[in-house]
Amino acid sequence: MYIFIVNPIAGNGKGLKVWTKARKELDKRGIAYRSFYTKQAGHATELAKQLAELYKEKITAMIAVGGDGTIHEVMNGLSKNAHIPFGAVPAGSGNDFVRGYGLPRRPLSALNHILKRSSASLPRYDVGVYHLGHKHKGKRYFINGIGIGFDGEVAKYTNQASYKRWLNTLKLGPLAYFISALRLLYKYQTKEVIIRVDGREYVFSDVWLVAICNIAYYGGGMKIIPDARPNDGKLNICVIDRLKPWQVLLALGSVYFGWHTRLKAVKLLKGEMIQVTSEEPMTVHADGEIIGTSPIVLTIEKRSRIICK
Ligand SMILES: Nc1ncnc2c1ncn2[C@@H]1O[C@H](COP(=O)(O)OP(=O)(O)OP(=O)(O)O)[C@@H](O)[C@H]1O
Repeated sequence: MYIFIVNPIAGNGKGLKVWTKARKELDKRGIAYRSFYTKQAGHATELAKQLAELYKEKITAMIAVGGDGTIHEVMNGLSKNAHIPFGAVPAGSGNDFVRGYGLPRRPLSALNHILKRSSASLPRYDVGVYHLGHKHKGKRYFINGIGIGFDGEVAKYTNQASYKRWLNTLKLGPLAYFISALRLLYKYQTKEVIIRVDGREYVFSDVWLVAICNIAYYGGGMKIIPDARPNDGKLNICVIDRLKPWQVLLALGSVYFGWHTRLKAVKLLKGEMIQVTSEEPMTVHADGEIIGTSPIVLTIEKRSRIICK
């Protein structure tokens, strides 16, 4: 049996529309499933946790219907049941998960792909682990990437912005992040940041953002770390340091193609154990959801059976 956890408000109501079509397809094909709607933020995690315990080995796969935030929540709900195959039917505004894992972008194609692939034996993929604060307490997971600094502020601003809703209606969701970045560009104060990667320390004096990713994409299609792969056992780091606001603007334009990595101010690192501390707390997002402020400690585990390409 398939379990679908549906965020009806993802992508400004796209979640419900996508699910209505997906349900018709499942019914037409006589596929056994149960579906549950999320009622508020955080609910997808609770549902995934409870349903995994309730239905255990009867579950063929657990599928999130929504955006990257819903996917993040469902994956965290499966933290104690990471053997359950996990997939997503995209219905959000950013949809970086499907880009990064090579899933079809059209919801019904993604559904058909999931139905075909979920019975196959699935390998375990890397999942990022984060702990906020200095202590290794309160372990949580991320699947796409973490953004610290300017990027965290952009995610926070975008999630509250009214234009995210109408851009979603026009199917231009990813543009919302770009507009937020433009609006915050001249207000943002860069910070000194210390990053420890597998025991080696790097000091950066004027940091705009630190991105720590499991896949190449984040922020709704930005190819922030073109080489990041979810099966190489490493987290990839991109630090953007010492740029003037207008240079950040240029970098932002080029990030959709991954060309920003040619800039001198862009430093790429890779590792398994990462610690980020800053002179002042910096806003942090995980998979687009604001989770708090730095300092943060990150590691990687081979965990989730992700239904992908
Ligand atoms: N019923 C609900 N009412 C209000 N918020 C909800 C509900 N269900 C889930 N949420 C919250 O909605 C937020 C947005 O969901 P999601 O990220 O899936 O969509 P999105 O923002 O449109 O897509 P993306 O993250 O790909 O840009 C998440 O923070 C989630 O916790």
